[in-house]
Amino acid sequence: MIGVFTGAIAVGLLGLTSLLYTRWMATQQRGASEEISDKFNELDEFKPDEGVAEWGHCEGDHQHCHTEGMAAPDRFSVDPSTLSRPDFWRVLSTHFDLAADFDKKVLKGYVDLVIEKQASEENTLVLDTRDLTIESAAVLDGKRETAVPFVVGKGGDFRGAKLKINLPPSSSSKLTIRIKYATSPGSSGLVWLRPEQTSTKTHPYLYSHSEAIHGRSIFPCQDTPSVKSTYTAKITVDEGLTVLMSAVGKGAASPAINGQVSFEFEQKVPIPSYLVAIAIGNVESRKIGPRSRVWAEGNVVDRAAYEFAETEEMLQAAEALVGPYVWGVYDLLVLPPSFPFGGMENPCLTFLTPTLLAGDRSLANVVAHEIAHSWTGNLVTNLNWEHFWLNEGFTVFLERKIKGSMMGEPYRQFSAIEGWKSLIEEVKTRGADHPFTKLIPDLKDCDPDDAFGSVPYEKGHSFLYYLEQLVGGAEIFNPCFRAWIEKYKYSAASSFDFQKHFEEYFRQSVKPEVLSSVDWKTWLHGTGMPPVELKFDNSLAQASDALCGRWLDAKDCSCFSPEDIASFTAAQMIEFLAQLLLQPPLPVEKLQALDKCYNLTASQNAEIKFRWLRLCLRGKWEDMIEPSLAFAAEYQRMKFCRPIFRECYAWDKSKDLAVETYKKYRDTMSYVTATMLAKDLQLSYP
Ligand SMILES: CC/C=C\C/C=C\C[C@@H](O)/C=C/C=C/C=C\[C@@H](O)CCCC(=O)O
Ligand SMILES: [Zn+2]
Repeated sequence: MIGVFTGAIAVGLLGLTSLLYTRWMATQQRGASEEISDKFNELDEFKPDEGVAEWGHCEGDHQHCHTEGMAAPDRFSVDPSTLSRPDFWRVLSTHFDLAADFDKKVLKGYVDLVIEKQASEENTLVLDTRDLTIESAAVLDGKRETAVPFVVGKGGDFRGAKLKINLPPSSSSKLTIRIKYATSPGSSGLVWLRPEQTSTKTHPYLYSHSEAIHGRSIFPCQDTPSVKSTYTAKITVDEGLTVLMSAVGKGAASPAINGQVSFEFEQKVPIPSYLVAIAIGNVESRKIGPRSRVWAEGNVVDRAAYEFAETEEMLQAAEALVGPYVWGVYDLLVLPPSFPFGGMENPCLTFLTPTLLAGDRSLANVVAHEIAHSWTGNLVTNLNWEHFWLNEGFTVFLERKIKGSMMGEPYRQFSAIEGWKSLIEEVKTRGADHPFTKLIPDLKDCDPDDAFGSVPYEKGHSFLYYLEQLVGGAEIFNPCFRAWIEKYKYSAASSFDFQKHFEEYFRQSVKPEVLSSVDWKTWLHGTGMPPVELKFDNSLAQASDALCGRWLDAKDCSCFSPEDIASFTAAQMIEFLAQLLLQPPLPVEKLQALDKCYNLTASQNAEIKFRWLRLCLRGKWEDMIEPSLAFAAEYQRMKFCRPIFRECYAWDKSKDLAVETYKKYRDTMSYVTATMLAKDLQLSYP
């Protein structure tokens, strides 16, 4: 009896739910009802900064925002760089169906977002966008699309604009939302190149860069590293072009239809939006290992295959240190020279600058860095960009361990010495009390691109190196490092999670007075150089240091010859020049003698060339102004072009040419390069 009675109630409830849903749908299809649109627009008054404050943004020194006690929603929302609300509904997976239009310089199509309810009272999906044109939003039920109202916020700054989608009342905690949209030609995360800007000059080229918060200019998303999701994609392009993504490719292009072909991809490992990447061009590949191919344009790919032949060895060294590589393939893509960074750790497909093609594999440490990101950053991800050092400091630390395990500990130490110098330079350039010299900077109302620099990399590395030495060395510290990855893989973590992990890991095995001697507050929140002066084994640096000393002391330069550097590695040459850069400027006569002896202007090693040109500008050698700006204009890797443009802008003899050169090449630059250089040269852009 009870069974029948219960059944009747169930049928009744089902009927009531479907009646409510139908009535709601009816109001939606007529457009938002007054009552719904009012509630909807309430959110429109929701200013980003107020919103962030409401979510418990950490003020001041972050001490109190230990995430230990935070409920899941708070962990999502403590991110000053997103306008999304993953604490309402959270994206679990994304499917892209996009076509690339090189004439209009847009990606157009749709994304299907599978979303999951987090907060029972919220029926609004809130996403990040930037310069996207949203055509429609709909709930997808099988093939049926039911339009739902949406509104795009005002936007206007680096955070872009909120996209709020009003969801129907639903008993389901999961929905699929289809958003039809198009990017804009000025998308900050996309670089569209004309054929003449590529190496082969036969086809146009597109590449993306999403880190830190440019993913929102490529697709509507929850653009915060605290949200991880899987993705699939179908990308349609003109025949003759190849599409690559930060995912595993699902076979070759489809058969051409009307001159168009499609490529499909799947990323099964949940990733944050900043790791969604795409490249489209006339590229070829060469197999360089059992799980690796290198991709590049046809006239570059063989050089790249030679340069990065050690990739598999690096992968195995990393696995021995931190566990299995979970991403399936590890491919490399060498981009055109406008790519703004040395590398970008896009999963399954590391992006690389062509400035690594030195011809002697001497700059392949960047590949070790990007491989290391497969664990630190891509598996264990910074909770938000204020904890970026958890991505980069940990990765530099692991990169140098990879190098040490392949070449010997002295090489790890030698690399750390170079890193310490770049930290000294960064602190000097920004100023020792600049807030961006903190390991955890406050990014409220701040574009992460502005805060980017060597501090999260090298102060972060230095902190981990200090902790390693404190507890008794690598043998003792390595298991703690690996346990950190095991504990937080596939999720996001904060600096306070790491502090807790470290202290709990060593509570039994390290003396309390040693553990309590760590000045976490100064390391994490102090400005300037680290509170501890680190000592490194400088055996590999001694030859460079000695030669530097000879040049500084020399009264005349007849005692020098090419023999001085006959046994130098590229790394020792880089160290020699870096040492000279730390000294007062050299007179032009000495610079000319240096060039005559060591043929530095003709160097094909970009790291050597970069330091040499800066030495010349520091020494006010006027003949080197044009070659310096030509180098910076051609190789737009910001590590190189920004310091050279800044040096030229600061010197009255070259200031005008620096501005003129920037304006001449600005349209060939990526958005981030053009905006950062504009700030360096006190110009406006865009
Ligand atoms: C405290 C700063 C917080 C967030 C900054 C995050 C991203 C900044 C954005 O500009 C992108 C950075 C991407 C870096 C990619 C690769 C670097 O690891 C290498 C940079 C130096 C090089 O060119 O070698
Ligand atoms: Zn990195």
